[in-house]
Amino acid sequence: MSDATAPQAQTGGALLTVEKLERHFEGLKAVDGISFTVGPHEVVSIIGPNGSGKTTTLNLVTGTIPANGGTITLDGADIGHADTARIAEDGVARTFQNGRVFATLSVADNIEVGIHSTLRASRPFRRLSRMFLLRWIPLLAELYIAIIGTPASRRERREIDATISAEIERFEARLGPRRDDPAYSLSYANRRRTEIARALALKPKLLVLDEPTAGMNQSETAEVLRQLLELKAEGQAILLVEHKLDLVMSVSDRVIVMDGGRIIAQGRPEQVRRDPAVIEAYLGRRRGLGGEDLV
Ligand SMILES: Nc1ncnc2c1ncn2[C@@H]1O[C@H](COP(=O)(O)OP(=O)(O)OP(=O)(O)O)[C@@H](O)[C@H]1O
Repeated sequence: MSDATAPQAQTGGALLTVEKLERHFEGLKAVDGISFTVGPHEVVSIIGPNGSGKTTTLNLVTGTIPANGGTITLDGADIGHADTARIAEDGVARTFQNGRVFATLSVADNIEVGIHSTLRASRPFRRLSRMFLLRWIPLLAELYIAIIGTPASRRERREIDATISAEIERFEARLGPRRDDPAYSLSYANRRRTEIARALALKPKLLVLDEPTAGMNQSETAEVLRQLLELKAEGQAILLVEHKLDLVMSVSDRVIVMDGGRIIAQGRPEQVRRDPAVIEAYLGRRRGLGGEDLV
């Protein structure tokens, strides 16, 4: 049986360590002192009834909103107080529950936007942009490189093109023919694929996916599952929030179950599936998340 309070395996070597994380919205404790880890090549899923705090947890880990308490470390470095751009640079890339792409940009340009934060040769001195008095220096340098170019920036350009092509290739049949199409002309599923490709182009240490199959039909969901299994085989660490429990149970190394902002169970999929607290959360209160998949 899983134990929500037990320290997780391999905490010492964890990629992501979350401890006593808290976030409240006025009186509501959306995330109430949760602790968990994700290992360097682990796929960890967070499940739970609607409103249990899953997306808030992802928002905290990715710096989208600040925490009211607790710590978040990535590879041993504190990211709990960093902004989203810094966290992305440090190696956490995410997708959003409702799918966010730039509607008027092409598929290729949407993917490139993701890489922009990692550019070195084309964006020298970029850390100075955080300093109010000195931020004109990286701006001028970027402008010079954009107009004149340097051997390093041209090499980086070729690398960017190769990364974009590699990520489109991952979804070849779907995105290949649509590389230059604006995102607004894509199907919903292809917009979600573009968003995942954009996150992967960052070559993140941790890929954070918020309901990647939301709004997808059965065959599209099966395709996402195949792609997640491929990423897992490549050793990609993933933190996943997903309502489709068959997919969760097929892809996850560990499953965390939240209810009311707390972790009520965590463990291997087969342990969590049989946990009485989980069955109670899904079936006892009939919150309609396909709880029948758990028993
Ligand atoms: N910005 C906000 N302001 C006020 N309350 C919020 C805010 N964001 C989330 N909440 C509340 O916090 C709780 C947890 O929300 P959250 O979106 O994290 O749940 P969830 O488990 O992801 O739900 P779902 O499965 O429906 O996406 C809910 O009660 C929600 O209404």
